[in-house]
Amino acid sequence: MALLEVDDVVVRFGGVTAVNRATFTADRGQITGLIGPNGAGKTTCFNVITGLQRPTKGKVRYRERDVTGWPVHKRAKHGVGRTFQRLEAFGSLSVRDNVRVAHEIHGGPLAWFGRSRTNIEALLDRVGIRDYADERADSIPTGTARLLELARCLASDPKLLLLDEPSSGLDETETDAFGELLVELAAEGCAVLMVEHDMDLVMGVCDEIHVLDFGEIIASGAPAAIRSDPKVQRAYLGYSDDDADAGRDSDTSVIEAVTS
Ligand SMILES: Nc1ncnc2c1ncn2[C@@H]1O[C@H](COP(=O)(O)OP(=O)(O)OP(=O)(O)O)[C@@H](O)[C@H]1O
Repeated sequence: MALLEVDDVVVRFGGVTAVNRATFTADRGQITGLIGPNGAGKTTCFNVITGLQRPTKGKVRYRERDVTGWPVHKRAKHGVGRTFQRLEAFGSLSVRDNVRVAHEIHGGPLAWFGRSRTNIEALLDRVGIRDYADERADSIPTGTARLLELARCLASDPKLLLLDEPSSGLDETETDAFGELLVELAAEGCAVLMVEHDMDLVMGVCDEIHVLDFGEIIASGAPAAIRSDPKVQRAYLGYSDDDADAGRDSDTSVIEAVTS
C-alpha cells in the first residue's frame, strides 16, 4: 500500500467542483508530480491532503490509516510536511532562526533542549543557504527564500513532503541543485509530492506524474508517457500530436515549452 492514497476525492465550493473524483498515490522513495493548467485543482488537492480542506466526498489514507478527519497539526505531527506558494517565513528572524523555530515547533522537548539529531547548520548547508544564515529572512532574494521554506519544512523531518511550486524564483543553477536534492531525499525514503509548473524539472526528476484538468485526473504515468499523452497535450495546449498528424493548426511555441 502506498504511503499516501487519495481516494475518489471530490471538493465542491458552492457551484464550483474544484476536484472531481481524484484518485492518486504518492509513495516512499519516489518523486511524484501533480501537474495541470491553472485552476485545475492542484492546490485544493494539497489542502485536502494536509487537512486544510475537508473533501465533499472521498478519503485520504496515510500510512495505511484513514486520516480524512484528522486536523492539520495531527497530520504534521505524523510526518506530513508542506511548503506553500506564498512564502511563510518570519521576516524579522534570521534564516538560521527560522529553521530553528520550525524544528522546535515540530521537534518538541528533544529539540527545545538541543537533544534532537537534526543539525540545523547541516540542514542549511544541504539546502544551499548557509551563506545567508545570519541574514534577516525578509532581506534575502526570492529564490533563497524558497529554499528557506524547504529547509523549514525539512526541519520537521517529514515522511511525506508536499511542495507547492517550489522552483518559482529559483534560477537555472538553483533549480538543478534543487532537483538533485529532491532525488536525494527520495533515495532516503521520503515520499515527495510536487506541484510544479517548470516542466523540465518535473520531467527530469519525477518517477510518476498525475495530471489534473478541471479537477479530474486525466492521466497518470511515467514522464515519457505523460509527455506524449494526447489528453495531456490538449489540456495544456488545446492541441495534441494527433491533431498535428491530422494537419490541424497550433501555437508551436507553447507546445515546445511543454513537450520538449
Ligand atoms: N475557497 C474557494 N472558494 C471557491 N472556489 C475556489 C476556492 N479555492 C479554489 N477554488 C476554485 O477551485 C478551482 C481549483 O483551484 P486550485 O487553486 O485548486 O487550482 P490550481 O490547480 O492550484 O491552480 P493554480 O495553478 O492557478 O494555482 C478553481 O476554479 C478555483 O477558482
